[in-house]
Amino acid sequence: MIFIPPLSLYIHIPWCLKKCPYCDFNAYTLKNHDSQINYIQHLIQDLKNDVSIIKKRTIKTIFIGGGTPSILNNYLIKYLIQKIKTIVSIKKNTEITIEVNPENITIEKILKYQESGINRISFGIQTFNNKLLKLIGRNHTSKKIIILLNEIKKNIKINFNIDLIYGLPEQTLKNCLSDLEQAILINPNHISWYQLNIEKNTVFYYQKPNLPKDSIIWNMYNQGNSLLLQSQYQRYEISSYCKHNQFCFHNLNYWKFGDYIGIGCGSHSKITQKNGKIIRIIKKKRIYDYCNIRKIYIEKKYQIINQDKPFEYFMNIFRLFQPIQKKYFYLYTNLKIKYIKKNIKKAILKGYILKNNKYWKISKKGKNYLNNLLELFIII
Ligand SMILES: C[S@@+](CC[C@H](N)C(=O)[O-])C[C@H]1O[C@@H](n2cnc3c(N)ncnc32)[C@H](O)[C@@H]1O
Ligand SMILES: C[S@@+](CC[C@H](N)C(=O)[O-])C[C@H]1O[C@@H](n2cnc3c(N)ncnc32)[C@H](O)[C@@H]1O
Ligand code: SF4
Repeated sequence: MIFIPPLSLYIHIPWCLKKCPYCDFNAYTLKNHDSQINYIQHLIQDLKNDVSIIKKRTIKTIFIGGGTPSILNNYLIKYLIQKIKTIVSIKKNTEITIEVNPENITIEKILKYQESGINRISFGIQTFNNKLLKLIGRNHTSKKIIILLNEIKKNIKINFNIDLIYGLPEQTLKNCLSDLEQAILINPNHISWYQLNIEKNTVFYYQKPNLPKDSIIWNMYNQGNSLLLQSQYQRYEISSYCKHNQFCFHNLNYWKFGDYIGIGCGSHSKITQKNGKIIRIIKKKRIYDYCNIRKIYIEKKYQIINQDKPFEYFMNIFRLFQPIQKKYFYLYTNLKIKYIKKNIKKAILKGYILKNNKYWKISKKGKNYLNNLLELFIII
């Protein structure tokens, strides 16, 4: 019998009030002529088309990401979730996350989200420092964010995450640590703490800002990590920290090499079929191409060949900090462990992973040399 992994649903909302100079996500500045309702109708049709791929499988988590989903009118979010529930079956108490930007979120909006079934909010904060917020093109102020987050904490019982970035232009070690101290004071149950990546196709790639020196970034990473751990946050993934095991189950499913169906422009899907084959789907990237009258949303669909599965599996699973049960490699890839016996042996010899009968565990050296470790799983 082929093991079929849990299935998540990702919904992409491609608009933002303004494109940030560091961001390479598939997001566009919302224009007056953009029709939100038209896009939502296409999202619904996209999911209907995908039913032939996911059949009657139950959705275990939902993530409404972007872009900035909080840019949508409330009634559209409600309508979208209601429609989705008529197309696919969704587990009761399913984690449903929405990403929001402090510029277009209010307590009232969050209460409406809750009524629609959303039970996790992810805030794109990036930094609490006003000077840095300006430098990275964000229009909100630190005071506004702190008041909003404290009000939410006081009035609403909901899981929430704060996204922060370190290594920002002009950021000092002190700035970075005070961002974390502020976040810890607010006490969300989840913090995503990313290092700034200078991505191609962004303003920062072409107009290099004044970034902190590598040695300072290294100190930010080490001291920031210690601060989060001392404050009872558990690090369960490279950039993810949570309290009381309140993981982001949607992302956790990705990192465990679970299945997901993506609807919306530029979204990705990974689906295990009954015959054990794993397929990837990429939807049309540009909004204009995606919202087409022929209702054809798929840009590319291909199978992950056996040779590529080990690299893809370990690239995801080694992001996690818990030991990996060996049997899951077989279950999630449908490949026997002997397929990677030599590769594992090399990784152990180099001190990148430790093993016992049941588990593999990435060592400290493995974490520091993750790319070298992953290279061992490239099978040519
Ligand atoms: C797709 S964005 C959605 C958040 C929301 N639109 C907002 O910005 O308020 C998700 C998160 O990715 C992170 N991110 C985006 N670009 C990044 C980059 N170049 N380097 C590191 N993190 C980045 C940010 O923390 C951001 O909040
Ligand atoms: C960078 S993560 C931020 C998660 C957040 N820190 C949290 O814990 O909730 C989320 C972003 O990844 C991208 N993303 C996630 N799943 C995707 C998928 N299946 N297809 C395309 N993009 C995806 C989207 O841009 C989404 O906004
Ligand atoms: S960081 Fe958020 S608001 Fe900024 S461009 Fe990216 S998705 Fe949009």
